[in-house]
Amino acid sequence: MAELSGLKLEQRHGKSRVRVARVWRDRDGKHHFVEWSVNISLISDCLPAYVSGDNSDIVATDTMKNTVYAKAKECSEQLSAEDFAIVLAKHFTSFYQQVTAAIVNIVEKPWERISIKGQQHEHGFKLGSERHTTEVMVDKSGTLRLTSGIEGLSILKTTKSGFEGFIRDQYTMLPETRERMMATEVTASWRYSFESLSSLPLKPLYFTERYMDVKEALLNTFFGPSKEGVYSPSVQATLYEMAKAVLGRFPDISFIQLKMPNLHFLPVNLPSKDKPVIVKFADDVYLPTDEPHGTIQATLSRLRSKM
Ligand SMILES: O=c1[nH]c(=O)c2[nH]c(=O)[nH]c2[nH]1
Repeated sequence: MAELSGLKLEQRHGKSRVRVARVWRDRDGKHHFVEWSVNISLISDCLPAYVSGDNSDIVATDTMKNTVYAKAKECSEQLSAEDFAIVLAKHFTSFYQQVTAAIVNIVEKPWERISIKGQQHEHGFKLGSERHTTEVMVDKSGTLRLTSGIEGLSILKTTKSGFEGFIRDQYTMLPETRERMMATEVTASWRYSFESLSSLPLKPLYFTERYMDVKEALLNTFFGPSKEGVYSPSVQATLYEMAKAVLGRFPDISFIQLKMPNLHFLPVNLPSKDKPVIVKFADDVYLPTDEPHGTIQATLSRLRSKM
């Protein structure tokens, strides 16, 4: 931030949607593959560029883009999106005197190794659905803010969901029920409690593993055991249980935000003039709709960090 004769300027500049894919080949012939879309945003001392057209303190956004490919090349071992974001952020804040902080976001495309006749393929992948995301902020002193997340996790259960006891007034038409469909598209983001570069875990692919484990904790809580499931009295209650499961299982996560739209499946009833009814809803025929849909979101954090 800079004061300019009674005016205040806050600025950052960067490059968005830098797409990079990287293959790592094991000695035994197995290939590992990732595809990332990288966003970089630099906070830097480059005021003259704004106020007098002097670009001498500017890191060109084209240079930022090229850095993504140069660093991808340098990473000779497979690494998580989080670790790649940290590599980039560390580079920008340490290499350029002008850069005071770097924010790097990555969205990983969900390429999954394919299995052919039950056997994992050495170099074949197919696109899955939900995406792994991360955002890293690093400043010159090595202070870190690390967030990871999931986007587009579409899940549905055909029973063990209800909604009762809500406020009723002259505008309330919704019947109470203990039997309905429950469907949502989860967006999650969670903050790790590592607050400096020097406190990061050294284990390779630590954050890739965590991502898989958090996803599993979210899914297990939403669905419950395979046979009997688990009853949900509302999206709100299920969201809270899911967030609690993540904080309960992972002490290095300090807070989690969940966004869980309520995607409705409306019961279909078709009345008839002659017969009593053409279609009488019996928990079987639905009209799926996401317009409009309920929006339910919450953030759960620890009052005191466990770390
Ligand atoms: O789980 C739900 N939460 C709500 O807040 C809500 N509101 C609504 O109309 N249906 C539902 N379902």
